[in-house]
Amino acid sequence: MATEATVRRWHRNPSLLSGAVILGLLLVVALIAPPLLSGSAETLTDNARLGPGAGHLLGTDAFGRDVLARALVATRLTLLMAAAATAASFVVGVAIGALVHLAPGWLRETCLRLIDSAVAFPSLVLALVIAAVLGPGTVSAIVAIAVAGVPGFARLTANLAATVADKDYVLTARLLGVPGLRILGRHVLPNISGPLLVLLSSSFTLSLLDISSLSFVGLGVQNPQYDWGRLLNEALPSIFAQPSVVLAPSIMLIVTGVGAMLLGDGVASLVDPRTRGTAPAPAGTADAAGPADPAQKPRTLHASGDAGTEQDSLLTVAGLTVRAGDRTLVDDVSFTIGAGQIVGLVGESGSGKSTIAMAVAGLLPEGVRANASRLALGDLDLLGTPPERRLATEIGIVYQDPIGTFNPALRLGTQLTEVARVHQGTPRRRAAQDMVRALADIHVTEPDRRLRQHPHELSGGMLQRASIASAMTTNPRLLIADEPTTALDVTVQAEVLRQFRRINREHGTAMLFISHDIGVVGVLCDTVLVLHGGRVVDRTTGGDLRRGTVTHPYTRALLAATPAAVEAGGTLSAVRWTADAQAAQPNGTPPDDLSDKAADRPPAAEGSR
Ligand SMILES: Nc1ncnc2c1ncn2[C@@H]1O[C@H](COP(=O)(O)OP(=O)(O)OP(=O)(O)O)[C@@H](O)[C@H]1O
Repeated sequence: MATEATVRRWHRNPSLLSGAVILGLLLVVALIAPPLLSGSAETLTDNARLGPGAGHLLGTDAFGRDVLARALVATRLTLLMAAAATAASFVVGVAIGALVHLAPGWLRETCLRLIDSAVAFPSLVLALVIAAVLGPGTVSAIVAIAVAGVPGFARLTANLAATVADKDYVLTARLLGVPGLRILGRHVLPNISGPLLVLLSSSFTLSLLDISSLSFVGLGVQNPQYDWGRLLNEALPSIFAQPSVVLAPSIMLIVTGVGAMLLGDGVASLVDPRTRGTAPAPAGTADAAGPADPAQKPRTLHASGDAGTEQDSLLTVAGLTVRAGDRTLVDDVSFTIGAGQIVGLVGESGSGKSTIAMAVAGLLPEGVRANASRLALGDLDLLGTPPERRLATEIGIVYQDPIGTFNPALRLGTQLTEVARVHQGTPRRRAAQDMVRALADIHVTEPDRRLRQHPHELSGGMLQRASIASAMTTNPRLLIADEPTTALDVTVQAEVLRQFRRINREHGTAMLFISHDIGVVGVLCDTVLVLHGGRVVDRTTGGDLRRGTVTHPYTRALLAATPAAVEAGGTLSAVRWTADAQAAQPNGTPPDDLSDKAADRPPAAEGSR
């Protein structure tokens, strides 16, 4: 089966196949040509300057040596030099780029500007200068080309790493206290490997041409050694009289370059898990199987309808102000969340909801600073430098985009069990068994198979439930859900909301629930803070929102902006609460579809991609 799959994968990837065949043939030539053809390539004879013919397919040179044999024998040295220079550029460049990415802001900016200047300098000119300084020779040519190639790799690594650094899975790893170098090796580098491999292949081609150029101008390989560049140099005087002498090394150069580029493209699409082409899930994998009926625990923990008092609060946010330079993003925000309570933050895009959440989780981006008279989770002071282990286990986060939450290069099992394995020392097998149970609890079908899949093989709703299970691994005291249903289909939204409610009831988990959808917040949250321009403009309750008995004009405007009941009936009306829905629920109780009973029902059909 595995062989069949491999054959299919190669068939679907003609670049990889043709690149591998070309370079494979060149490798065979590099291996067998020197022992087999050295005689005719290097022995001086009287048959000087013969034209192409039966004895010598491309003729002979000025010393009677076979032109084709010399080009074939030169393959080994040429390829070795280009490969050595490219490998050195790659290793040093990626290391520099990674270090620059990890450096503090000002140093990173300075280094990036320096690297940009180096990249702007033509690599061949740089190599010529270095080779001239080092003196002619094989080693100095390799060093010159390697040094000239470093800035390209360094810049690409640093730039690509920056684009991955704000992915949710990297933020989660940071929250879990994973060291920077480990994040780099595990989350960043694997996800930038595609473009790096493409650069590696084009850099090999460029090194091949640059090394040949150095040899051509006399700064590279010296007599009696010869590579393709040196052969071109020797052929130059007779280029018009005997053009066939130039033909062999030129063709070898072109074929090798094309082969390297094709292989690079092919490998890039092979290592990208999203283009690997996995088999579709077998039919009938929809979310049909419901979990065992979870024992309903009474909601014994505090859940006040108000913002709570500081004495009985779990999370205390007092006078939180967040600034980016001179700009105030969040202005003097205060609220508390008691154990078992769900507090909603609602407001338009840009009102500061995510910034508050990230300040609580200690994940504010670089250049953004938080101040508060108190910011604490129980006895854990979130303003100082709280112990990473406690932060990692006491706060869980569910993000908006379930696809961005997971590292696309790793299987779900590896990612979902990481906290238990790495931070809690749970043996691998037990961590997997626990996660299978947690996924089943949250209505993920075939949980053991899911652990072997990559994120792109699951639907958005399934992934979001997996990310909720992941956030709950450590049984956190506070769960932050940042627009967790926005990216989901409405029917899936309702199912995900039910799971939040179930977790809150069963575990007594305090929740900070962020949404721009006031209807969703109304049906789920006990207390709701309405934000505008970084300030809390209204404090209300989910009940008031459901009944429509809010008084603040801005909150009323937000309510009025909630789309009218989009579709009749069932789950959708449970998500999109409107005045119409309220008429049907006059006492303001949450609609049935978010009730505890509903949380235990299997969700609507939804499966793998
Ligand atoms: N790193 C940053 N540097 C400077 N300003 C930022 C930064 N991140 C966010 N902001 C600004 O802070 C403000 C609040 O952003 P935030 O993402 O918290 O809003 P939001 O209410 O969560 O919006 P959305 O619903 O679109 O996510 C916005 O004006 C945004 O432009």
